[in-house]
Parts: sequence; C-alpha cells; structure tokens
Amino acid sequence: MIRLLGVGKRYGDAPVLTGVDLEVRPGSVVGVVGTNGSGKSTLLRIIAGLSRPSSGTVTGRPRVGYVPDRFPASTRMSAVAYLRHLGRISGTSEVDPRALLDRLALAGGPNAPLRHLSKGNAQKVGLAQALITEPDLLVLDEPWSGLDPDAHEVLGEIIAETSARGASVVFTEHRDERAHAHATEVFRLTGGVLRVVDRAARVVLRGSGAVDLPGVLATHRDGDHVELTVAAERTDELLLKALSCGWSVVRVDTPAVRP
Ligand SMILES: Nc1ncnc2c1ncn2[C@@H]1O[C@H](COP(=O)(O)OP(=O)(O)OP(=O)(O)O)[C@@H](O)[C@H]1O
Repeated sequence: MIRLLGVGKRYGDAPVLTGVDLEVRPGSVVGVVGTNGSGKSTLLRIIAGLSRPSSGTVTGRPRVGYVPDRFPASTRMSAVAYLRHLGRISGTSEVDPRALLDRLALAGGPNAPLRHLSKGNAQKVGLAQALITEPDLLVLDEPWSGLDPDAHEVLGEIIAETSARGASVVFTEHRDERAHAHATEVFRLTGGVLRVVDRAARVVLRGSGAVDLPGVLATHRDGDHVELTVAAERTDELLLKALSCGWSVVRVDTPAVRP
C-alpha cells in the first residue's frame, strides 16, 4: 500500500530522518513512538505526501486521511458545512458528517463555527475531516492528545474499524502502552531510523506504591508483587529506575532472541 525505503529528511544541515524503511500493508495499524523532536511528525507528513523526503523513496499512492497534531480550525464555516464541502470535493459525500460529529460528541453541536472550538473539539473535527474521505490510509499525529475519555474510546473503535475494512492506519503516540493497545506493529523512531518494538520482557518486582516506570506495557498486581510486561529494549532502564525507587527485583524473563 505504501512503502518507504531509506527515507531521509534534513532541515538545512540538521538531519531528522536518516534511513527509514517501512512497509504499511492493507489492514495494518502501525504505531510510532519516540521522544519529543525525534521526527515523528516529520515522518507522518512524508507518509501523508505533504512533505518530500531529502533522500530515499516512497512508493504507493493511497487515498490519505491526515490528522495533524493540531488541527487549524480557523474558518468561519460550521463543522458540518466544512465536512460536507470536503465530502463533495473528494467525491465521497456518502459519509454522513452529522452522524460522524454526533459519534465524536462534538461540543456545541455540528453547527458550531470552527474557529470558536476548543482544542479538543477542533481535534474531533480534524479526525472527522480525515474520515469523511474514506481513506485507504489514515495518518494520525498524536490523535489522543486533547481528546476526552469518551472520544478516546471512539477513536480506538475507529482505528479498529478502519483496519477491519482493509484500510491502514499509522499513528504516533508518546505512551508505549497505548501504542501497543491499538497497533498491530509498534516502532520506535530513534536516531532517525525506525526500530521494531515487538518483543516484551516480563519483570516481577516486590514493593508498594504506584508503578511509575519506563517501558511498561501492562501491569498485574498480586499482593506485594507486581508483574510487568515491558518493552524488551527498555528493560535495563526500567530495572535501574525500579531499584532507585525502592522496588526489589524478584524475576526478569527476557524474550528469546529471534534468528
Ligand atoms: N519545518 C521545519 N523546519 C525546520 N525544522 C523542523 C521543521 N519541522 C520540524 N523541524 C525539526 O525537526 C525535528 C523533528 O521534529 P518533529 O516535529 O518531526 O518531531 P516529533 O517527534 O513529532 O516531536 P514531538 O513529539 O515534540 O511532537 C525537531 O528538531 C524540529 O525542530
């Protein structure tokens, strides 16, 4: 559907992406995690066809629905009029914009002028404008940011439905746990390249208090023991932090290295 090979991007002399290889297959949901400034938005703009790579190739021309990290809702048009307009010009006006906005529970209703919307409500319209075109590839830049918990749930459903109809999703996210909850494949963008994050280690700790440790994908408590599923490449970081926070390490099971 879309394939990136050796994609690099520099702004002036500063390289942001140095050699990204990625194949997004139909029905897949790709999560990209990474620290601030690691280049996630840059990568998504290239995937969405809004920015050209400085090197490497991008093949495939899916119909893209793109939600930027901050949707610029600056028009005087109402949300519903704006979406109808987009549906008409993209030739996909069979999607009902009112139903979409109702599902996302847009505060102020579908007739609210876009430029009066709060950040979260503008994000909802941003999501709706990407869906109205029935994209083959949905590109979402930190889509959970700014949304209320009900909208979080709807967003999860929308991602699953998009994948179920054979389209693909690429999203960025800061929290590993959330990325793993929604993606079929998770990658970390680091040093300008993507690395697969699909292996998990199991760590059992003894102690009490909140588990505020890096790389945790899932937590299970049993008395004073807590069993953690941890992104394998972050196990050392987690153990160091756990010990410094007063936890005792009971057991560590690291995944077998695949050939
Ligand atoms: N148009 C631009 N011109 C110059 N530098 C840019 C431009 N866009 C992004 N950058 C720089 O590229 C780097 C990567 O930015 P990008 O927004 O892609 O990172 P990110 O991983 O999405 O960050 P965050 O998690 O904070 O959203 C940053 O150093 C940023 O300052």
